[in-house]
Amino acid sequence: MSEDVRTEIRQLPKALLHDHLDGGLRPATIVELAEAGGYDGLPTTDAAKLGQWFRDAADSGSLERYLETFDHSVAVMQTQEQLRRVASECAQDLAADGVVYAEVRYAPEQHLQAGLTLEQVVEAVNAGFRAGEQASGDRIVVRALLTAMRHAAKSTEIAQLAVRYRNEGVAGFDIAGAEAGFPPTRHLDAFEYLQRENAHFTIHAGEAFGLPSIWEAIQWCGAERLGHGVRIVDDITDIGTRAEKLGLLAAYVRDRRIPLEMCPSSNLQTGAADSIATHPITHLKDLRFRITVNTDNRLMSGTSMSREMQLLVDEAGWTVEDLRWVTINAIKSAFLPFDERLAIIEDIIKPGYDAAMAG
Ligand SMILES: O=c1[nH]cnc2c1ncn2[C@H]1C[C@H](O)[C@@H](CO)O1
Ligand SMILES: [Zn+2]
Repeated sequence: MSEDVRTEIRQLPKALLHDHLDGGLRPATIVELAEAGGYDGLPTTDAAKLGQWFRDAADSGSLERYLETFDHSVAVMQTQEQLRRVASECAQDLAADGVVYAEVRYAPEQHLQAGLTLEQVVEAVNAGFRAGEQASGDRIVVRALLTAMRHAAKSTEIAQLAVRYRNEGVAGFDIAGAEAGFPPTRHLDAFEYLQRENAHFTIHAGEAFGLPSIWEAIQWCGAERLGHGVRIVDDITDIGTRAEKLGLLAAYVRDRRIPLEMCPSSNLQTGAADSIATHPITHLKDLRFRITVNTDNRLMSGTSMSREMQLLVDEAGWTVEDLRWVTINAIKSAFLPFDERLAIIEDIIKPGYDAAMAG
């Protein structure tokens, strides 16, 4: 792939629905915050080596081991000042990569170690996102998703928090963490509450565990979107043959246009996929599932939206038209009011692609 195409992807308008705030810190910021805040647990205080450490440690083939690396980023996100800085840098880094709309998630319950309240956590992160948007010349809109950890018992409280801040930059709710042994139905109360409140939520499902997790997320919990959802391919036979047969669940997901928040590089690290070339995202694209491309954790995967897209172009034969399609899919699937979604598609995404494709 030529240098021109690389530059072109960076300049294309991009949308990101699945990115973790605590999985996207700059290594140098972690080092600085650890030093200033007295956290001495980092494996190294050299920023470049620390970045490499995260990529290597996350490259374990197991979601559980991958998740252990978050201890270090979460450790330096415990004061309002730390949270504001990390959120502001996140918005700026995404904008610099050409992301025009991002939903960034984090688990407020993980940021209480120094005595903050849940409300103080959300307000600090919101302030950081607003500062980062401004510093980027308002070239990006960032919304927060509040995550509850699936092994814990705070989901209803976090769901209430998401509803409380729905008009102040919080667009929805999610559950994350180890999937095996922690089915979405453990948190049914939270999801039923959100449905009664007309609130939006997505669920990490079908990443480290298979179809039952996806089925519960959609048919018991009412998830609007799926985080990853990559194991939906287990319900499709003869995939890649052009004579595929969809099982009932896969057909439902496609028929209802349920968005799949797919994260190719992250899946390679946790063992959910073997390579970019063979990642199910390309088959699912060809079958016209409503797929989106996402980063998941930019720090742990050493990635960006441009990089994920470039990998799909270089290793899985994607075209610029495919990138345009998944970008429009993402905006259509955003937890934003319909008129705002339409405006982003018509005023930013389509003109941005038209200009790039004409040039
Ligand atoms: O890909 C993931 N699957 C499940 N949980 C995840 C993934 N990436 C990050 N997390 C967890 C670790 C973070 O501390 C938490 C909130 O962002 O979400
Ligand atoms: Zn995730």
